[in-house]
Amino acid sequence: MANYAEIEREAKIYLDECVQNDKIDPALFDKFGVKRGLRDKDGKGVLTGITNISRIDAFKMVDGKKTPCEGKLWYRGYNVYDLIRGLHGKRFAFEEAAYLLLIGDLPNAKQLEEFSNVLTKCRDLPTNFTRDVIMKAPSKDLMNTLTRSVLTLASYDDTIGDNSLQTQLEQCIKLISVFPMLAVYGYHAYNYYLNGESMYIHRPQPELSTAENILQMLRPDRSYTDLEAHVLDIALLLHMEHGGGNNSTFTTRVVTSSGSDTYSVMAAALCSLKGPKHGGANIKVVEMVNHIRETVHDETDEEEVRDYLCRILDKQAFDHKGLIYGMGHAVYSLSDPRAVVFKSFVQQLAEAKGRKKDFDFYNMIERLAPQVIADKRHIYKGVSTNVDFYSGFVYNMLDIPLELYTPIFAIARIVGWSAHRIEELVNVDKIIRPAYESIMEPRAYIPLEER
Ligand SMILES: CC(=O)SCCNC(=O)CCNC(=O)[C@H](O)C(C)(C)COP(=O)(O)OP(=O)(O)OC[C@H]1O[C@@H](n2cnc3c(N)ncnc32)[C@H](O)[C@@H]1OP(=O)(O)O
Ligand SMILES: O=C([O-])CC(=O)C(=O)O
Repeated sequence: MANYAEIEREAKIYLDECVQNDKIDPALFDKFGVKRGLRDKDGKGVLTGITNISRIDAFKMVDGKKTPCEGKLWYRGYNVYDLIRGLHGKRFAFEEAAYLLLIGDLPNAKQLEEFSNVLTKCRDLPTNFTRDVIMKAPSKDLMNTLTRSVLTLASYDDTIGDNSLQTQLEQCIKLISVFPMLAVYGYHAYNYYLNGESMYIHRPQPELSTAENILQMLRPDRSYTDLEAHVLDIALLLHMEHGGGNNSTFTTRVVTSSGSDTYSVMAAALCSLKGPKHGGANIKVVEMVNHIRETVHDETDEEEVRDYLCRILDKQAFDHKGLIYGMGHAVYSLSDPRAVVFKSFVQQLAEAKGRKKDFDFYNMIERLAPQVIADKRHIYKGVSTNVDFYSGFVYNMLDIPLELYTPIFAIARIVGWSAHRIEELVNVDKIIRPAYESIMEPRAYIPLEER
């Protein structure tokens, strides 16, 4: 291992120079009409594509005026609330919603059975892949482990050079099927080598749904309750898809447009999703909430908790980034419909598991944080809890380890990424290449001895 301490001093000098040379006057963004984060000042995203996969509603027209409204999420024309209600708490959602998003329509009973069978058959890793790839160099960062596994799977795929659309679809389906194994086995490797816990690898069971398989592969005795499996299944449904503009799906479309292969595209999407402003927020929320509870003197004292939230926003506390995780959204205004569903589970689960005190604390943060953010930031559309706020608490009550929260998001979102990859390939054969205004001035070359 290199002695990196030796480069620390040099790196400090490089950094000071980099920052000085890279700084761009914020006024230039206005001057050139560049939209920071590809968003207007009022938060509306720059139009970069067309999709028929999903829709997000966050505003409605009232007397000809665009007005914030409760959020709605639609998959292929169906409201996600209706998709959940239609299950009647009996069927599992993942397989049906995956068919809907990927193929474009709700499956009938026969189509659903066939599609579930396809997923089951594909739920298989190459010989010794777990031993030779997943168990090697284990890490607490399971998103990195997952990304590495996805990229390595490409070397085992004989169809990698075939760029027909059917092959791309097959590769997407295979990856959707094996993501739970890659994530859960990655966790076991980490838990064994780095936490000193016991190692066990349970194979997926063909008769079980994706959600049930995650739980049985994760637990030493393979056991889970019906409630746990259905809650996890709905969590997967809620995370599957969120339009073309979210950071990881846009990444999917950008990398797809360069002609790259399915494995590389999904690896890129994973790298985007893990960011703490995106899917990685679910881990951050739990860490932040635990940190606040450990730091304040009295967690029931609203004023003390409010002050602490202010300190987080002022970059004086927690990770010093100035963000209250699980709050706010690039699109939603008054509410994120998925957070609403999560909250209803949390309440049920917290009562069943005797976690009322924890629930009350989350509730307090949910109430206080939007006020504090609105006071300290320029929020034009309202700020509310997002999908990541309660998801970690739910996973915690399902005894899912913290390190797996973002990988579980990925297990769901790869369905949306796949649908967008196929939609991009079917419709647009054009490399995505936006413009950057250059403020660089040409300079006369200076020979080394004269610098
Ligand atoms: C699955 C998902 O990806 S859901 C999102 C998960 N991410 C998080 O929970 C992290 C916390 N939240 C955030 O960082 C933001 O709300 C984001 C990244 C989700 C959206 O950010 P934006 O699109 O910039 O939101 P919006 O335009 O409403 O924000 C307005 C201002 O409020 C700030 N703001 C928004 N939410 C928060 C927050 N939770 N904490 C602190 N400041 C916030 C923004 O940084 C922005 O400040 P700026 O004008 O100085 O840049
Ligand atoms: O849409 C976004 O910007 C973030 C996202 O992926 C989600 O909320 O699921």
